[in-house]
Amino acid sequence: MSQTISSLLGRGHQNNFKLTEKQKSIMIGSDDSCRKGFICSETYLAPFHCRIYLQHDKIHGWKTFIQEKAMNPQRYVTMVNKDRLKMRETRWLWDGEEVQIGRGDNLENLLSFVFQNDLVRGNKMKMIEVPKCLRERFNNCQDDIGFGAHSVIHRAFETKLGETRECVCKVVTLTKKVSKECFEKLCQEPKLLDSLNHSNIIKVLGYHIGNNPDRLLIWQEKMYCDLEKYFQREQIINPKKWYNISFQVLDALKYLHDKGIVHRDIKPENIMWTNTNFSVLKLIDFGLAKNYKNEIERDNEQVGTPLYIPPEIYRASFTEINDLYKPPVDIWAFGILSFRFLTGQNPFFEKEKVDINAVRDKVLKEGISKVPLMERRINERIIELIIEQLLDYDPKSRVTANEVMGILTNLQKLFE
Ligand SMILES: Nc1ncnc2c1ncn2[C@@H]1O[C@H](COP(=O)(O)OP(=O)(O)OP(=O)(O)O)[C@@H](O)[C@H]1O
Repeated sequence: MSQTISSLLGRGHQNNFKLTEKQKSIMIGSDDSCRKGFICSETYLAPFHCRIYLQHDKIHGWKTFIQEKAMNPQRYVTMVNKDRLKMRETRWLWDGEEVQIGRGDNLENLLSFVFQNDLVRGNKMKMIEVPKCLRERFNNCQDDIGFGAHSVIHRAFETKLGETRECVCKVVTLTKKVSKECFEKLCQEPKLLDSLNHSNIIKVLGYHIGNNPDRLLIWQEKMYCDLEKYFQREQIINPKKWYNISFQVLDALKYLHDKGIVHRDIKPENIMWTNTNFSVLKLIDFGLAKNYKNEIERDNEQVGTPLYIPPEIYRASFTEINDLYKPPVDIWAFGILSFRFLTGQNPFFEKEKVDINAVRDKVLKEGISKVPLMERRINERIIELIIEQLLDYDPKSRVTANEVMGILTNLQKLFE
């Protein structure tokens, strides 16, 4: 990466500042030494009020954090999206979030900034080639905003009826890593998505399969952030939020299952919030989805992500496996996701990425432990019972998306 820039843009005053790979951290406060860092001599800031810094990791690339530094957090406040940071608390800052700092007894006069995180490769936005027939409608930029096992997701723009809006372009290229067989299967994804219409399923805006074919381009609506990233920041999801997430995911699953489609890769990375409100989410990545009623689509391979694969698939022989890819597979995966989100723990392993054989042994030999929820409120007890049914070892008696939706609808009041 040639240049990484995160910036805080001040509201109503001149104090904008940037973090780069050279300048990875700044202190904000009223002490003289902070001025070098950037902000400001405002007297209502603590001498060392907060620190904003960049950190790199292999999964997310550059991330920006804010850390509360005031010695007296009762007197001084540091807030992210109006939520006050505790003493010494560190928070991962996301694009579009608002930072406010100042005195606790003068909340009317907080300094306010909007965080912008621009991962810029070079300074100019470079365009990548779009097939001639689609050039009027789509523009692709070179910056990539996501990576999958088979694809790169680029920033893009769609111009329709005179209006231009941001979208993304998923690019799959035939390579050593993506075999011809795999590529051909992935080409089914946009066709399948095109036939679906549900508010919690990603919409395809357009697609193009090259002539050879060796390249697949899928333009989709732009999402904000995936549930894995959200979970890593929140650590534990409370029952109310779980309810909100579950209702939407299960509604999308019910829709798919009624149509005879099984997603086969339900996991937090494949569920994304549409925007910074964290209210609406959508299922993405239908690369492994299939119509289980369609005999032509028979394949006898094990697919999915180890931690989310159910016992019947781990147990299945080569000839049985195709007939076992049915809706209960998605339900189990959603059960694992719920277990992780509500308890902060994996049912099988501490770490997310583990060897598939080790996970299989644990799933088959050890079974699921009881859901270790924190408190014993009535809604937690209900969630515990639901998770036990989502993680039923027998796919035939495992609860369906429709059944859980029924329970959740009846118990809405408990989660308000
Ligand atoms: N519509 C979108 N808007 C914003 N980011 C997206 C969008 N679609 C995908 N991404 C990002 O790109 C990542 C990879 O996308 P996707 O899962 O579709 O690719 P894939 O190659 O099928 O991945 P895998 O097979 O590893 O699950 C996602 O986890 C997400 O972070």
